[in-house]
Amino acid sequence: MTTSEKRSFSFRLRRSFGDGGSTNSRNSNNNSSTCTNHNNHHNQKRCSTPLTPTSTSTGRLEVPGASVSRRSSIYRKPDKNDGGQIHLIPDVELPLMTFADQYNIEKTLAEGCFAKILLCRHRPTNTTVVLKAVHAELTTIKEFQKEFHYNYELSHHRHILSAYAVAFQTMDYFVFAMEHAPYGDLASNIGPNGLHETACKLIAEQLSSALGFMHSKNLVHRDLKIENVLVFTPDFARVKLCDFGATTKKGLPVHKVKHTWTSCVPPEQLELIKNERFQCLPISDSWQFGILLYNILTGNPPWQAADWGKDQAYANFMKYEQRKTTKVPDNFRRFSPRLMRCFRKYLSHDAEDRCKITEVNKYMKDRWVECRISASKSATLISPNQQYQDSCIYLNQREGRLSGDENKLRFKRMMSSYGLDIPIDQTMVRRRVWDWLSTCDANFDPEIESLHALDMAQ
Ligand SMILES: Nc1ncnc2c1ncn2[C@@H]1O[C@H](COP(=O)(O)OP(=O)(O)OP(=O)(O)O)[C@@H](O)[C@H]1O
Repeated sequence: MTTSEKRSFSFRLRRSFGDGGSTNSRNSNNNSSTCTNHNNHHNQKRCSTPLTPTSTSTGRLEVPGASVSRRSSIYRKPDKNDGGQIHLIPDVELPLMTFADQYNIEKTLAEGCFAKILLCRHRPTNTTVVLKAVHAELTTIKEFQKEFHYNYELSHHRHILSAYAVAFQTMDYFVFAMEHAPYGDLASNIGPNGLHETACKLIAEQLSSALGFMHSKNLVHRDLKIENVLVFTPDFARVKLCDFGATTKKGLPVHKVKHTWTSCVPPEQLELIKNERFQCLPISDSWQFGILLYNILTGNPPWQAADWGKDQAYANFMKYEQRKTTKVPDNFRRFSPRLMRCFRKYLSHDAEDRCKITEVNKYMKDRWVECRISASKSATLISPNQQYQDSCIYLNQREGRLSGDENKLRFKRMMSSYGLDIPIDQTMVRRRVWDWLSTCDANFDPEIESLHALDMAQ
């Protein structure tokens, strides 16, 4: 996200100890997808049961995957134009209680205008949970029920955050419980230069699976961004999609998601006038997936806004994407032709030309980054063993084929063959190499280990 975007959000964002992410938006406009069916057996059962932590039959907090049979609504084959019963949002009865009745609040993980994310201990079961407490004044009960319902029903998927069958209200909040992601969100794990290709592939695979699952149920997430991807293992082998506040059934009329980063807004939505509605389609997730992919690979979004009239970075990409030029935009130059092909499909200006969310799987065996000279600290957690992972290491390894002394000797010999037998100022050489490298790539990371090795060799 851009600096200006960051600034505009900072006044309503509070993170705690690098754990959280932004809780800066609440979509308040897609209630049209909310649908209640009181005749439905499944719904009746859930409506009549207040979802408090003690209401489960086992007396334990329950996540659907473990306790609900595979015949439950989510696994039923969707009707032709529907996602099955998943779209029937029950009127869940929310018992009134205080947090202190059953929970010890250990920490506020994130806090924004609309919701607080609290790390808690549920005393009766001695379970660590995260409570999402949405300000009751800023949302409707229908909206809250919709978010909770979709999160709970989608929890079966391995890469979707699990919600417990626990929801209640306090005087000020509507609250539901979910599992805790120990490493926070992707935003707090990506260094200024992005993650290593290996990690990005892992993340892409998991997210495309989660979103593909949602799309198969005719659901569109609509708010995919790095803050809405939670990290469960430091090597990113387990990440999960969260925040279903904007999730909507495919085909319904919606407004733009409010308070999201403009870089995440697809071009066709940027063009809309205020309060104009449009049809909710999965291709908006595809767009956001493309942005997220670029974001995790580089540490930044590719442009501020997909507005070719105002944003030169987007205009350059659009010309390339629409084959009006063969010049790869500067900020994409590090990527392989295969990945560029993939980006073209996700970030197509014309929404109809955009690919399905799972397209990225066709590119998993390809090399993605070609001339990358930097890696973030978190990327080094993966500690890739492959040779020539990036140009910097490559440079270093080529250098390494001859010992430092041999190199110096060769260099001296070459200089004297030109009649330039002058002493070499090593400090100057080092400074010039650093300068040159930093002009090669704005994302140059001076901490990269291999560069230090190069430095040492001199
Ligand atoms: N289960 C969890 N474990 C750890 N951190 C979490 C969890 N859920 C949410 N968070 C943190 O809280 C942040 C906000 O959560 P969430 O997106 O659900 O709230 P929100 O108010 O809907 O925010 P927004 O709409 O801006 O995305 C996340 O970006 C993440 O950093």
